Amino acid sequence: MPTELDPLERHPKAVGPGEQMRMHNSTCFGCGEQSPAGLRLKMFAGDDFFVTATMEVESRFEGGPGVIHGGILSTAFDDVMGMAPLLIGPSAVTVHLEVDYRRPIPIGSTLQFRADIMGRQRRKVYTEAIAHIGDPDDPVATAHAIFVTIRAREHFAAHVENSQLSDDDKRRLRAP
Ligand SMILES: CCCCCCCCCCCCCCCC(=O)SCCNC(=O)CCNC(=O)[C@H](O)C(C)(C)COP(=O)(O)OP(=O)(O)OC[C@H]1O[C@@H](n2cnc3c(N)ncnc32)[C@H](O)[C@@H]1OP(=O)(O)O
Repeated sequence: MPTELDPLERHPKAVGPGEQMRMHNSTCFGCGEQSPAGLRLKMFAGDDFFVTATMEVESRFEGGPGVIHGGILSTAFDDVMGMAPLLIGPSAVTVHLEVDYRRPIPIGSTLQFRADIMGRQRRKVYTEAIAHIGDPDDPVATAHAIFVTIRAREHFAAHVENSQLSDDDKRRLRAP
């Protein structure tokens, strides 16, 4: 992370501490309620610059026998950390993601996440996160990521047509 960082300020329209955060896209594999096979992450805004989330580790997420697939966990980290920039401003997309897997995560457990914004420099937002099963001081995995803020309409304009969103929603996203 760079040493020269911009000051962090909570966005006036950000969800209040303790409130559930709105899905950034209802068909998102991570948090969307309309994603047919998604992770259904539930996210909550914390004080200052963090987000928390929970996820039930369902048997369909199995990788090794009886434990979560590592790619599923990294997807969950990506989505939870990707929510954090919304506390300080516009949407941001992942440009870099790294995960440290510390312990196997059993199917049937409830994973809890916390993602913190570590700093911001221009459009780059640096985040870190932990996943635990009840004891935040004993994480089962940790992650770091860099997000870059975007103008969402422009960024997705060429791709909205491929979305699973309804035609009405797609028309709204294309509206000026
Ligand atoms: C209309 C309403 C829709 C609603 C809906 C909204 C949804 C809002 C999404 C939320 C989603 C969250 C949860 C899922 C998160 C994903 O899964 S996102 C999906 C995966 N990620 C992507 O597809 C991103 C693909 N990459 C890109 O499109 C382009 O690289 C970007 C991000 C637009 C940046 O390109 P660019 O605008 O040309 O900017 P660029 O100058 O290259 O980079 C900007 C800065 O980032 C740095 N940078 C770029 N890449 C890297 C890197 N890999 N490592 C380090 N630094 C980097 C550059 O060096 C530069 O830094 P500075 O010059 O300021 O020092």
